[in-house]
Amino acid sequence: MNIKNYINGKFEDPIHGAYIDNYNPSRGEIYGQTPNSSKEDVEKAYKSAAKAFPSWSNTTLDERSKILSKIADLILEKLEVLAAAESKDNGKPISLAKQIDIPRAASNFQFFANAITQFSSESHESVGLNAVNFTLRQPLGVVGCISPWNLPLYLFTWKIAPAIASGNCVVAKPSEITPMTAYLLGEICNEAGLPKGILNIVHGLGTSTGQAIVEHPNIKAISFTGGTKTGAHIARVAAPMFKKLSLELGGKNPNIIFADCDYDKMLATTIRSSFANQGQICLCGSRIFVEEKIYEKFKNDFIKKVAELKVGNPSEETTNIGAMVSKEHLEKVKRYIDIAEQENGKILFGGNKVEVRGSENGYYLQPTIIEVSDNNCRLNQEEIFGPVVTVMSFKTDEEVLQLANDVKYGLSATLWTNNLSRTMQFSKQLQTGIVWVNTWMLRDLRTTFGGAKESGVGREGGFEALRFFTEPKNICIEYE
Ligand SMILES: NC(=O)C1=CN([C@@H]2O[C@H](COP(=O)(O)OP(=O)(O)OC[C@H]3O[C@@H](n4cnc5c(N)ncnc54)[C@H](O)[C@@H]3O)[C@@H](O)[C@H]2O)C=CC1
Ligand SMILES: O=C(O)/C=C/C=C(\O)C(=O)O
Repeated sequence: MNIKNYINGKFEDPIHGAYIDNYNPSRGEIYGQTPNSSKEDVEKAYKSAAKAFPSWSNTTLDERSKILSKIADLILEKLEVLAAAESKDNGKPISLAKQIDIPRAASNFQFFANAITQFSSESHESVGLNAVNFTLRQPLGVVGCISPWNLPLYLFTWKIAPAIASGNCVVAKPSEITPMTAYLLGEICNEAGLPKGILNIVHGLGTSTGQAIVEHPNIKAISFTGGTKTGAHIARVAAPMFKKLSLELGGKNPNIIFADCDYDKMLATTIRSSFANQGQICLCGSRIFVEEKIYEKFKNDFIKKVAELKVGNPSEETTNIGAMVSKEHLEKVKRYIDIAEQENGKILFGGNKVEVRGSENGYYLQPTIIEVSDNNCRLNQEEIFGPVVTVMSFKTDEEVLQLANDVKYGLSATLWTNNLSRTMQFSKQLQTGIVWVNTWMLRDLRTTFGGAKESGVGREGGFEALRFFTEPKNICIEYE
């Protein structure tokens, strides 16, 4: 199936007719073509958005909210089709696409449909000065949303929904590796009655299409999720233009396990936090630190459970681990596994590619557990972004806190303990944007979401996202 750009409510070929191949990773086959849009396509999308802005920014909150809710309803109505498309495009298990990715895309629209009707700005009475100040929160204009391949529709809509709810018009680019559900979203927006030009979707490579969005002089803000290296590049291009930036980048998240935790819940959750979506979630707990007292037991139980995971074709409901997103990414992750030996790492489970019957050319990898003894190894310092975790033991609270923080990333941390005092100490001292205690990836969309250190700049989620997509203007009135 060939994909087109979505500009001004219409589906269009790219101006220069350039396309790139779209792969089905579960079979290692090309199954369609995606536009590789040029600067001229981005300009066309920008003009369409700029034309729509005066009317959309003056549309009542009630009307905007109704349209966003309608988009949410249609996503849920088409859940089966969208989930199948996501699974085929990305390689993720169909069960995950049905239970997590597509419902969350609908929730993103429904959440911001509601949130915009509750969003308010501040006022300050300047007592004794006969003056009152109030803050207007106005939409920025045309904004850019650039998303990655790991949670395609989930993260694309996480940006677009707050951007349009707050009255902006959007030029958006999904990852060129997983463009399909973004393409289908264009059809849904038309069906929901979203006026033309409010959302424009241009497909293509990051270095051409993405770069043209970031460089565009009149695109006022960029909301980006992806790799830290790309985020740093975007910051270098956008900062001298004084664009607003929200950068949600990589992670190397610690999963800290104390002996006093609820062991069975911890074990089941650790399987998910290690290997969900083939480990291709920036929040995965890729560095597992286990208190020495339960280290041997944990290793044995963890290996046993991981061995039960079924690596298989993502279209099968019983598959736990689907295909890696691309051949290049599979090779990158495999290279990390291969350096284990040089780093005195011991592969406790996995480590190999998997040949799935009937899909022999697909990009499959075993879930992999590597025991390490030094947190300074590359396996513990670099984002692998695959089904690979390291395990290491610790003795004291102080030791593991130091290990957890001794990394350039600071996205999330998971802590397993039933000790309240420890919970509070770690919550305060972990250098991350998110701390989960006795759970993982429990998401309340009102909460702030984002990372510290090299995991990003800014926060998404709830009113933070609406603040990002609006410019505050203070009005000061003096009266007699
Ligand atoms: N934090 C996260 O959630 C993610 C982290 N990653 C990490 O990044 C590594 C590289 O993966 P990639 O797919 O190459 O991610 P990437 O960061 O290059 O891609 C993310 C998005 O940015 C776009 N992009 C790339 N270069 C751009 C540029 N110069 N200007 C504007 N947009 C640009 C891409 O087309 C895509 O839409 C992965 O191995 C993984 O470690 C990848 C995806 C998501
Ligand atoms: O907002 C969420 O629930 C999850 C976000 C996950 C990412 O940003 C990621 O994996 O890239």
